[in-house]
Amino acid sequence: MLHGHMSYGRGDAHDMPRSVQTIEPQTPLYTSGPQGPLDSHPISPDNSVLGGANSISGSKRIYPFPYSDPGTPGITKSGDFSKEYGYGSVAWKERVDSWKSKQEKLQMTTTEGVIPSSGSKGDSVDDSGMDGADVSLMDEARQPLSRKVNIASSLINPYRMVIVLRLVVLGFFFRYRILNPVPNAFGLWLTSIVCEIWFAFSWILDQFPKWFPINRETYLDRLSLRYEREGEPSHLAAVDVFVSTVDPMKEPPLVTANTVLSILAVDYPVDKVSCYVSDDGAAMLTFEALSETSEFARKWVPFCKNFNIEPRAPEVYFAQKIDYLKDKVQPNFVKERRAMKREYEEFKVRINALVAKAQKVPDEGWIMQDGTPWPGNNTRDHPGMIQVFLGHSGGLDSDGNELPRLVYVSREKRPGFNHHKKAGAMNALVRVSAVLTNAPYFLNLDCDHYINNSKALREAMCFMMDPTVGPKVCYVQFPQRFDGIDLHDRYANRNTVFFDINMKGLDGVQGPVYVGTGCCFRRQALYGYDPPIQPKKPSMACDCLPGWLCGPRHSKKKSGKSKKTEQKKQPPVRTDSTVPIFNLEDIEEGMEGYDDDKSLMMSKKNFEKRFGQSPVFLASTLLEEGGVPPSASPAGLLKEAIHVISCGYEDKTDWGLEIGWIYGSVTEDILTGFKMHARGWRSVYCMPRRPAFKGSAPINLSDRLNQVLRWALGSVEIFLSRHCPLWYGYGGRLKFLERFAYINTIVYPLTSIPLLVYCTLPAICLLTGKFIIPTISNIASLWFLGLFLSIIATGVLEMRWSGVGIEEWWRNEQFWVIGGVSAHLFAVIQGFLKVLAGIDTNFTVTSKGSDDQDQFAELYLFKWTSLLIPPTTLLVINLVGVVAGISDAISSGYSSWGPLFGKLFFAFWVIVHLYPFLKGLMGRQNRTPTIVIVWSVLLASIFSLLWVRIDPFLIRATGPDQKLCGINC
Ligand SMILES: O=c1ccn([C@@H]2O[C@H](COP(=O)(O)OP(=O)(O)O[C@H]3O[C@H](CO)[C@@H](O)[C@H](O)[C@H]3O)[C@@H](O)[C@H]2O)c(=O)[nH]1
Ligand SMILES: [Mn+2]
Repeated sequence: MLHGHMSYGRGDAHDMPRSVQTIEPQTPLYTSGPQGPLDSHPISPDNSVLGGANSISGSKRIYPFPYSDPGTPGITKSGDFSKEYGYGSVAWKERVDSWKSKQEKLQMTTTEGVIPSSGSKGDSVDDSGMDGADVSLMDEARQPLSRKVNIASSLINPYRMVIVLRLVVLGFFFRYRILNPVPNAFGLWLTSIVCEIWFAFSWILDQFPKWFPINRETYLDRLSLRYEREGEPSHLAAVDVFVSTVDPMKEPPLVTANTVLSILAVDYPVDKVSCYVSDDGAAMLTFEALSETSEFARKWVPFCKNFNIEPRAPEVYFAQKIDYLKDKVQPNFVKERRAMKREYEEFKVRINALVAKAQKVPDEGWIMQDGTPWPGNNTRDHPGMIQVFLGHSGGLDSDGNELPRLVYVSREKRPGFNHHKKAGAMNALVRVSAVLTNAPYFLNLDCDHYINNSKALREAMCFMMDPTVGPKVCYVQFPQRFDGIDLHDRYANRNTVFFDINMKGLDGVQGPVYVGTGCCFRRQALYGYDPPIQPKKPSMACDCLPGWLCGPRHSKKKSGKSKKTEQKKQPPVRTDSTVPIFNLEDIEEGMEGYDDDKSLMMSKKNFEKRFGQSPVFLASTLLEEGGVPPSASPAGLLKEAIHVISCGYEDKTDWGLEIGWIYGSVTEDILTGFKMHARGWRSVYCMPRRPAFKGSAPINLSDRLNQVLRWALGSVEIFLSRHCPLWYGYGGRLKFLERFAYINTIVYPLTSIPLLVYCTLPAICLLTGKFIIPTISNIASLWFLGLFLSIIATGVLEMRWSGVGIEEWWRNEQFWVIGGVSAHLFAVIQGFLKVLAGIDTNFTVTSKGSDDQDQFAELYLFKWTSLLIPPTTLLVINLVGVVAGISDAISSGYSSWGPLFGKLFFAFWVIVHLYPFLKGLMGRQNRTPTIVIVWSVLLASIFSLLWVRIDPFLIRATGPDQKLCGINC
């Protein structure tokens, strides 16, 4: 979008004055991209952006510049620069004028009954220059870009009926259970009932948000008809893609490189795509690998586009074991592919060499190619670094076409600042991208999640750029799909029950939760604005207005209140989420009184309090169609970009509290999405047939448990925060069932406590000879049977409408128990410790293996972690219980087999659920670290002995010497 021939506006050039819309031809934003290998361009300190514009355009590339501010460290005043086009400048007034005139124009068009155009998209289709032949195409282009596909009623209605039935049976079941205590094991009975009530409650939380599942269908051809007309520049909206990476040892550069390559080769106009890589590890390895990647992209991208290959991540593409000649017709394909494969292998060797070199840090720290020390040598104390590769004037690809921009960003790190992990990194990217490219949408990807479907961005735009659906949508979430998972998915890494059942259900309510990756956002939604309120009468002409500007206008009367609510300094236990935290008046104030300096100052102050003190950034937030002002000088922009990633930038602002990625949880994703839903936004779940993105998952037991531990810990953090969905955002626009789902995602770790207790009960019963249920009557056994059957039936019907297979479903059940009694339990403990003792939680990144030799060696990898203790103990005591129970029955004759059966059934239930865990414990060579065995046997035997001796559940009325021992007596 920074290219000369492109105009920013969609449609008429006089929609907005040139100063805002049209980018001056040949404006060089950056002169970037090495023309040759890294060492051919010695770095001189003068290349730093502080050297001024000349030094930038003069040098062949911009090197990461340790930004040393001549004035006050931390906050930088941009001086003259802000006068150029910042807040309060002449350009500012122009922008405000243009905004006003555009608004009037839009209002006119709608009242005249011309096509209501898309919310934030100014105009979607304009009629100028259309002749008769185009009319039918136009009709097609006016069709919606997507469609809701309801699940067939023959599939969904039986499902709903069974749910109701299950609820009824559950009622009777509890009636029976409560009215029939077990006299000689009252404690056991009570404990079990309490657990069962909790399970029922958590089932309800999980079940009801799945009441209205939907599918969606997109029409990419209509999107193209509407926004990409023959002979005209594309009118698709620009998208900034964010990639986060932190540790090149756990997240190999080759993995990140593949992700970046898939982004650069995406099927989207090159000038509308920019890729920002956040390096939280400040690793020179990542930087150099990215530099190599940008060079390789010059050959890779044209290859992908010429031959239309999928996926566009080379590692996966070349590893595919399918007929790669299928539907390929160009005669030179085979030759080119062979050449490309060779090129990729050479690229891989270069990356491997970089990795090998990076294994040992030299004593003097890393030195860049030009001999200057790498600014990130101290990863916890280093300046912000930005490097732009490729893009406009960054050199062309091997076919002579431009490439999308690629930007390396490593935010400043200083001791004594809370960097807020991934959330902090993403907020830094939000600001850098606002300053440099300011696309109205951005896509967030983890470094291992490559684009698997090159049309992914278009899929997202089918929702975002749809005039009716779009304006209300804060993000489009895609399901996470994975490569390299073991055949039977032992630890339920695929998570299909969540991605294919729960998320589809939520899509029918208010939209899927945000899961951290594979999600395309509307920039304005993350800036904390409210969604547009749909007018009751069409004459309100509000559809055409940019959504975020519309919302506040309708809630004008509340705005006085909002100014108080938004003061987050007072504990906002009950924040009224309907109240926009910003409203139009702030902007209007600035407009109406722009001759009145005072009111301008006022609104500027308010704005700065929210977004921080960057005039360029503030100005960018007002360009709801994105883009950067044409007057901006590249040097100034880069300087400002460095400013917005400085440590102190977020001090006393709303970043992480009300805007951007929200801080306070290691599952920043859930919290961030929740915040937007609470404001009334809706999200959309998009599942193209060819998965849009694919990533990797930890397939060995210990890593998987640690990942689940982090997720559960994040939930507990939210539970204990002011954003707890149990109390946050009432009276707002958060739908009831959506809240249910959010409550479910934050209370599930608590289920670990009743689960752990419940799983020990069968063992206790077997060892003591007691049972949680009294001798059962025929009627009563009906309730048990009924409950059991209705559980099975809901499962079966759920699998039928969702297409999830039985194995996946069963793995999910098993892992629910395994994770429940280990990771979730630890998460609850750690979470409460954090609150009570102030022990901070950390983000343990999962390693993304890149070695293709023996994938499944990983599965059998065993790493000791204390998470293994509780499930192992449970397994052992239940196994001991089974043995004890059977031997007891053998010695006491036939009559005891009847009651034993029930107990054995429960013990069996525990053991089969923990079976994958047992397998993982055994490893490949059946070698389990002795420590686990020792601990578990110890705990299990102490435990069994204790229960047998003390037997607290026994009512002692029958005499003290009776039943001292449950085993073999
Ligand atoms: O300080 C940090 C820590 C992590 N990350 C990045 O966060 C991402 C997620 O890390 P990963 O270890 O792969 O976690 P997963 O459990 O696989 O990730 C899921 O869950 C996380 C929340 O716990 C989300 O942040 C992720 O987006 C989501 O894919 C990676 O790209 C990291 O580079 C950072 O940028 N900075
Ligand atoms: Mn991951």
